Amino acid sequence: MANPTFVLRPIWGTGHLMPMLQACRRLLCQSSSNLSLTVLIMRPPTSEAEAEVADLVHREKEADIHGMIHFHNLPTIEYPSNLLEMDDYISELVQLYVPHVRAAIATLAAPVAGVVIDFFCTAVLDICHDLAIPSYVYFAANASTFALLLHLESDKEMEGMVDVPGLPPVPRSSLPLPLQDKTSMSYKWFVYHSRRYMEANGIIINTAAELEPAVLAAIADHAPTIYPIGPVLSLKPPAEEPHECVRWLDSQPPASVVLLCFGSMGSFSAPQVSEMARGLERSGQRFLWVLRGPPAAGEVHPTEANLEELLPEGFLERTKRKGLVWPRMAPQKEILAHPAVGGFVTHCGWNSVLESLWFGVPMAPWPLYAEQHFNAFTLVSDLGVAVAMKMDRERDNWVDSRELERAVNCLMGSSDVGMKVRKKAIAMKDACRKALEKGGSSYSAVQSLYARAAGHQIETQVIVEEAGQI
Ligand SMILES: COc1cc(-c2[o+]c3cc(O)cc([O-])c3cc2O[C@@H]2O[C@H](CO)[C@H](O)[C@H](O)[C@H]2O)cc(OC)c1O
Ligand SMILES: O=c1ccn([C@@H]2O[C@H](COP(=O)(O)OP(=O)(O)O)[C@@H](O)[C@H]2O)c(=O)[nH]1
Repeated sequence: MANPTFVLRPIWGTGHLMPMLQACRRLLCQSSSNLSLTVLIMRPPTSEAEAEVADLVHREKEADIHGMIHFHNLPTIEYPSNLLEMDDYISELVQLYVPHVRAAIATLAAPVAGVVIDFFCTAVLDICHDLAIPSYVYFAANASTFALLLHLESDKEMEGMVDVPGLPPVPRSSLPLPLQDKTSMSYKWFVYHSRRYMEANGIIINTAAELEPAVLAAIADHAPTIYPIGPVLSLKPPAEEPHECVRWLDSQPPASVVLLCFGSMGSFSAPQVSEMARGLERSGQRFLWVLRGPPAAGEVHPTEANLEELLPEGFLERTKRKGLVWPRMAPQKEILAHPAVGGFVTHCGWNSVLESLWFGVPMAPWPLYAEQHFNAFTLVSDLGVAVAMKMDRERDNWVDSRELERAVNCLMGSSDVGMKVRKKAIAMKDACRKALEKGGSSYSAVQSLYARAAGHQIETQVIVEEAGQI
């Protein structure tokens, strides 16, 4: 009999495919048998996402010297053109792919130990039920977001505050936009997905037990078994030739630089860029600012910024001794790992948050889309690793220069709040690292997941063998 395989059903996207693969690779590393992974790849809807996935698959194939990871391209289908919101679009697309996923799983030569699905891919659960294969949801966001989704229809809202188990009362204004409008398609999709999570055999969450203990305890009896196996980070060995940003950091004093970086999709209007420049300049802090230009028509990812055009006149010249503005994607993890970085103004994508905590860097949240406003709330009010920054969500997440100046100074200076969040970030760094060590909470969660999958495998093998004897 061929070695068992875990089937992965990710969606495209920086924060989805790679973290899921990385998480499941942990299963391979910690397993005592020859497990493999079979990744079902769908064609992403934009050419830039397509290039990103192709690049990732290529790199993974090159690195997989033992041939333990197999990539299977799902057939191309016609994509709907009438959907506006990205999260509706993803859910709709996943439904259309179900027959192809079923065919791909049914024709695999290897026995399937389990199917791991992205949190937008619950339609695949039908296949798992029909084929009696254990299913696991890989939740790329945090446990607090999972708790929020589980309680979507409970309607416990009082005076604009929402009750999420294990968290202080959450202002309604901090909820993800799709969850604020109960009549929207996105809301309906999230209700659908969150109900279906209950049908899975387990929920793998990219968090550590020590990061969100109260939330994890509060939802433990209301969900399938939760496996907090994080932080899942795709860390690479340092490049032989250090990146220009890293070389610039080499010449800065320890913990003196604030990093500003806004994920794979973050960019700002020209007036907001000017406002940011004024705030940063006035703060007098050293900064590394990843500033990308608005996306091209029909695309979602930012373009390379034209700094001379975008920034106020003379800004680059005046700040050249204190700051570096980088107009493209930057190596965020390498930057956060650098001892010169002392704070991070972040859009609060969960991967960026975990990276910041892994390196013990405190944050100031500037959330933009998806569940980031909710993450910002938990970072300030629950984890205590970020200083609050006021923004106008109604005005495209506008932040005044004075407010940016204040928040950056609070984060980098010696105020009580600054010291407190810095101390907490260091404590979280230690907790994250311990969680991944042998015997740590996340290590043990992977072990239990593996034990469960191995148990299923033995059961299946016995049934097959018994059937053969009849
Ligand atoms: C994949 O492309 C998109 C994803 C999102 C999106 O929306 C979203 C909405 C919610 O109500 C709750 C969520 O948790 C959520 C998450 C989400 O995206 C992912 O969040 C991850 C954790 O932070 C991680 O950052 C991933 O990279 C995100 O993709 C929204 C969206 O457009 C608005 C997308 O295009
Ligand atoms: O200039 C950039 C912007 C982003 N990232 C990486 O892209 C990922 C972004 O994921 P996250 O969940 O934070 O946000 P998203 O882009 O999904 O909104 C993280 O690993 C970042 O380190 C990066 O390396 N350089």
